[in-house]
Amino acid sequence: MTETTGYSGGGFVHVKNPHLDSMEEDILYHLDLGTKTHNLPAMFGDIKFVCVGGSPNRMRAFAQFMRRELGLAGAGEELPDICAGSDRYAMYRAGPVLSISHGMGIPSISIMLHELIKLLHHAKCRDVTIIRIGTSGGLVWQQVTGVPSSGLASVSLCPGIEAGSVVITDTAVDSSFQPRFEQVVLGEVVVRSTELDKDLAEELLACSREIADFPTLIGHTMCTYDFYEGQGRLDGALCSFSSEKKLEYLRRAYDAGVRNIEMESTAFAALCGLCGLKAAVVCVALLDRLEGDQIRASHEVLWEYQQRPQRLIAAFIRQRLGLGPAGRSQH
Ligand SMILES: O=P(O)(O)O[C@H]1O[C@H](CO)[C@@H](O)[C@H]1O
Ligand SMILES: O=c1cc[nH]c(=O)[nH]1
Repeated sequence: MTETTGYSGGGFVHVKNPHLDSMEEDILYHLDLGTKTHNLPAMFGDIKFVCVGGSPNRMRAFAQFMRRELGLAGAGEELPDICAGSDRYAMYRAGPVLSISHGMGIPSISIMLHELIKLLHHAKCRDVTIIRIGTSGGLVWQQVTGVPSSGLASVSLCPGIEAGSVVITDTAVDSSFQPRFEQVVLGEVVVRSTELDKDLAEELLACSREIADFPTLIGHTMCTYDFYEGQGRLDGALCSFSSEKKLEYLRRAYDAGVRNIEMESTAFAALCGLCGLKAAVVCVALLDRLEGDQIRASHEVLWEYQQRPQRLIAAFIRQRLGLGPAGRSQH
């Protein structure tokens, strides 16, 4: 069975569940919010941007950064976690920006997105843009054609763009490089499209040109169910393939247009697309997977890498809000 993506009229979030209307109360259990216990339209009705990412600390830092970028921050202020009553996810606000953690992997982001999308629906939010700001493994190589002394042209792959590059996803693909997300519903496989908003991706790429100190590119993002075997790593507790097989797989991924690998983008693209949210995925590559599997950069370097998608999204939000160039505040 295949479902199609559809943007709703009026810019409202689209929940596609007829049962919701007959429920007296909707408890968003993992967010510790609900329609009877909280005035969701008053709390969230003016939200225009939702940013999600795996780690609660990253999403708190992003909200603090956005508050400074939007001129909202008080000196030394502590931001309250809106979901403090639940220890599953963390949620922070910076003016019209909501920043939420989603944990690791498709099941975790999927639960958060069901509740977040219902929250935006109950709050009557309109014209919301949602962006995943994450980390990934890079496949950011260039094909180099050489003509050695033999006179025969050869094509080789060389590391082209260093770790720390930012990839804006045009299409999320599964581990067979297909633009689909398969969800088992009542024992049947439902296939969902994983197309993301192309205009939004281009708008983000244009914003990235304001930020000169790291490279940004558009490409496919491969989403896997695992960090180790699922991403062709040789360093997990289990591994049944050779280094040659790993490289052959990653090169096939590259040839199919994949430029980075992470663990949530297909579910994110599918759920957001079906519910009428304009969505983007922007992930920094922590390493070049052609060169290795282990993430060896220092904590300081990794923290700075994680800030790169955040800086790009801050520039984008500032531009959308008509606030001019970003980057005046320090992380
Ligand atoms: O940096 P975040 O958002 O957590 O995402 C990436 O990092 C995790 C693996 O380390 C996976 O969840 C992957 O998608
Ligand atoms: O290699 C990597 C790095 C971050 N996240 C992933 O899913 N894979």
